[in-house]
Amino acid sequence: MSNPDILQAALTRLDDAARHVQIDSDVLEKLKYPRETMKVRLLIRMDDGSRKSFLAWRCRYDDTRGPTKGGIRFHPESTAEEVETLAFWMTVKCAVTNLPYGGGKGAVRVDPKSLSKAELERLSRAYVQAFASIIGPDRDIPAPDVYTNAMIMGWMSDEYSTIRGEPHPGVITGKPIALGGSLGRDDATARGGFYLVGHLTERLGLPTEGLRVVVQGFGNAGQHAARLFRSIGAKIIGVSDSRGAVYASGGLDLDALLAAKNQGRSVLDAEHGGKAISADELIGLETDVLVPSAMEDMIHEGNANTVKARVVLELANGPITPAADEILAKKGVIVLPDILANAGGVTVSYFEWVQNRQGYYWTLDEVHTRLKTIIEREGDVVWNIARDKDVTLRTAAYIHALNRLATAIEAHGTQQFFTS
Ligand SMILES: NC(=O)C1=CN([C@@H]2O[C@H](COP(=O)(O)OP(=O)(O)OC[C@H]3O[C@@H](n4cnc5c(N)ncnc54)[C@H](O)[C@@H]3O)[C@@H](O)[C@H]2O)C=CC1
Ligand SMILES: O=C(O)CCC(=O)C(=O)O
Repeated sequence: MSNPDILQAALTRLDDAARHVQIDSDVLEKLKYPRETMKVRLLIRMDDGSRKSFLAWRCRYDDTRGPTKGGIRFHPESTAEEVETLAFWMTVKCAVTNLPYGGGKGAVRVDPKSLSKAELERLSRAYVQAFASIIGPDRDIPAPDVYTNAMIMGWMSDEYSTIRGEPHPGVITGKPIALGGSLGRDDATARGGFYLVGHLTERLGLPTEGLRVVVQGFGNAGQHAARLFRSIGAKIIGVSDSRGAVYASGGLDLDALLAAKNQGRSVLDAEHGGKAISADELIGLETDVLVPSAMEDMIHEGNANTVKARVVLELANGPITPAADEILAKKGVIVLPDILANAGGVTVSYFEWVQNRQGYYWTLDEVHTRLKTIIEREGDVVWNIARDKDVTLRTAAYIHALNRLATAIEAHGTQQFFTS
């Protein structure tokens, strides 16, 4: 079960940033609480004829800058607090990248690995039936997150269009290409982080050849990150999934690892060419880049001191606790923060939504070029704020987002009041 104080911990990052800029207290008050969180129980017919009930949530944290946007997670330990925190991070992330969105997030408390494909489809459709009044192409636009994927987004988009009686591809992003998905959404989360590291390589003090990379979590974000870094000659020396971790100082056999995951097996079961190590040993590996790509709070007070990476590229949301952040900063480890480092996913989701609305689809090259432009532009702004104010890149990214959020909140007018 995730930390019940996870939202309070996340909000401390906003307070840190607020100390460095002149921000009206009204702005902070507005950003402290989610605008609305809807909780339902989904009752699903199982294949054996029985019925089973699952808790589900959708949170629209803040819509000042546009419709709320964020993924849906299927995880056995999801909680309302986790969903709200993830929705808060989406709010900040969309501001950092200047996407015309607020932040949202959803979850179902379920172990999707325990469901058949038909059960998973019924659960996905039930989610949309339950939340049809809160989502919509101009209101709240879901996407994939942990243990959800393009197939699930396809079912959800189909269900929404059925309810509305006409196609609404822009209600959900991360869909299959055949249903209006965008080229390049599949690896966009990792690609955004990869572009960021590439753009900042010199400033980060990273080697241009023989880069060593460790990837924690080997799903959508982690697998694509490993593949992209390998494409520039990097060695993937450690990877992990929920079952365990593996390591080879000379580099793991990435194709074998990808093949095993593709067949639904763990990295432990692959012909990886290395040895099994513990989850904590993985975090402590001597490497140039550590890429957390799994869950929140994986690097905490208890293991942060062991981190030997030069750079941590946060593809996961919230993988480092505030206490661990301080330890890493003291050790001189540079953290590329989630709200910038993993923003490639939502950025290409935005491209998908734009393409759905205009009914005209871009080439993969166009998607990549536009993504790179945004990540490099915002990466430079964040880097310069950190340098000028002598703060971490995370605080700089929050300062950048807070400025944009404050401008938008003020532009709405001072007499506006909100109902939840
Ligand atoms: N999919 C997307 O577009 C985006 C995902 N993210 C974030 O990236 C992270 C990963 O998401 P996805 O790759 O989409 O999920 P996924 O479901 O494709 O993969 C998750 C991976 O994490 C592993 N994992 C779970 N618990 C673990 C543990 N305790 N130790 C090590 N590995 C563990 C799983 O085995 C799996 O390999 C999450 O924090 C998510 O919120 C962020 C931005 C966009
Ligand atoms: O693609 C999206 O809209 C949201 C992705 C997401 O959930 C995230 O960035 O954490």
